[in-house]
Amino acid sequence: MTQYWQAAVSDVDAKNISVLDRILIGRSAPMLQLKQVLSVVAPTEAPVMVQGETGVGKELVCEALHKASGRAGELVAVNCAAIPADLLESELFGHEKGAFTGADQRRIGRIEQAQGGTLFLDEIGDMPLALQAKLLRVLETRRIQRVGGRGEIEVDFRLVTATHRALATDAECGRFRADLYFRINVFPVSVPALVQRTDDIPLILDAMIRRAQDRNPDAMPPHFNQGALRALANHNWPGNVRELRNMFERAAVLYAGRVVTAEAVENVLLPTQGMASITAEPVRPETGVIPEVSMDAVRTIMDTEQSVDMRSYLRDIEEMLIDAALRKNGGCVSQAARTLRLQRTTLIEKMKKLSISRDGAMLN
Ligand SMILES: Nc1ncnc2c1ncn2[C@@H]1O[C@H](COP(=O)(O)OP(=O)(O)OP(=O)(O)O)[C@@H](O)[C@H]1O
Repeated sequence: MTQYWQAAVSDVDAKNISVLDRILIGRSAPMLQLKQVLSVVAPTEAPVMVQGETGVGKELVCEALHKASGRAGELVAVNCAAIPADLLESELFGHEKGAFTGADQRRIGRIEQAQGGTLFLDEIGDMPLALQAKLLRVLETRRIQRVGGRGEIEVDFRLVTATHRALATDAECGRFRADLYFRINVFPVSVPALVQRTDDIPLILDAMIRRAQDRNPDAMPPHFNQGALRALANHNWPGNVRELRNMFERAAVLYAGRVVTAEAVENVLLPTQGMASITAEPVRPETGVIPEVSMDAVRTIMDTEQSVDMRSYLRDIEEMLIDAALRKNGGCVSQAARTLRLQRTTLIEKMKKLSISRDGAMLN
């Protein structure tokens, strides 16, 4: 993916590349271009807007920008979508004691905390319109007023924003202030989707293995063979690097110290295969492992799907657990009920409801 102003920076001495390299793993052409662009913008004051699909690494790009900027202050991140609209103003601007019910002491806001550093406003497209007007004023005057405060405070921060929304369209339709849009969109930077840089997958996996070993030196990492790497390169990665990370976490549990093959990737590890594939492998997890594996699947679904049919998802899990328990116990319902810590009658009821027969479970 070519950044639109790439041509203007291609000859610049990219002295911050090593800082960026440590944080942003990847040597593919689109990643090298991205790092080159970041190295040039980082030391400037210019507001940067990071765009890209979910899980692509926008927050990491902001961290890299901050580290390469040489700014002495902190990197302060605020997710505008995660904070209720009525609390966002005091979160950003801070407040004086007694400014509103419950404000029993003065609170320094995130903008002030970013003094001399970088303010990262993630999901800025979700900021309420009234607050957008206040942010615009801060960017123009470089001054803020705490909620309930009288005086103005000078602020010096570098603004980085991110969004997965089409902010230009939102600005055209009045869902986002057009004047703010132009003010923050001085340097738009696009982070390429993982599918556009599958060459980077082995490097990113190596980094994940190193990180896992730093956390637990006794852990036996999984080893992805060439076939597995090819299968990973052929996947479409709707959840981008986050989806890759989730896949790696599953592999670290299910294939610790073992070789991961293309079949394992396709049938067990890739999220599109869902829970069914996780139980398809003859893994014998110790007590307590299944909930962790399920958590990974849940995270992956949240990362990759717009919505989840929770009832049918839970029904699938119940069905798989019952099926697995019946198989484990040779079709004996009483023993399967003990395995599942259920009353025998409860299990029979559930089997009827889900149309599971003990013979069916044994035959499949
Ligand atoms: N180039 C990369 N090298 C190593 N890890 C990466 C890279 N890009 C992303 N990651 C990892 O992928 C995960 C998702 O990254 P991040 O949170 O920055 O994505 P995002 O684009 O901000 O996601 P969202 O749109 O959901 O806010 C994180 O664990 C991050 O560390």
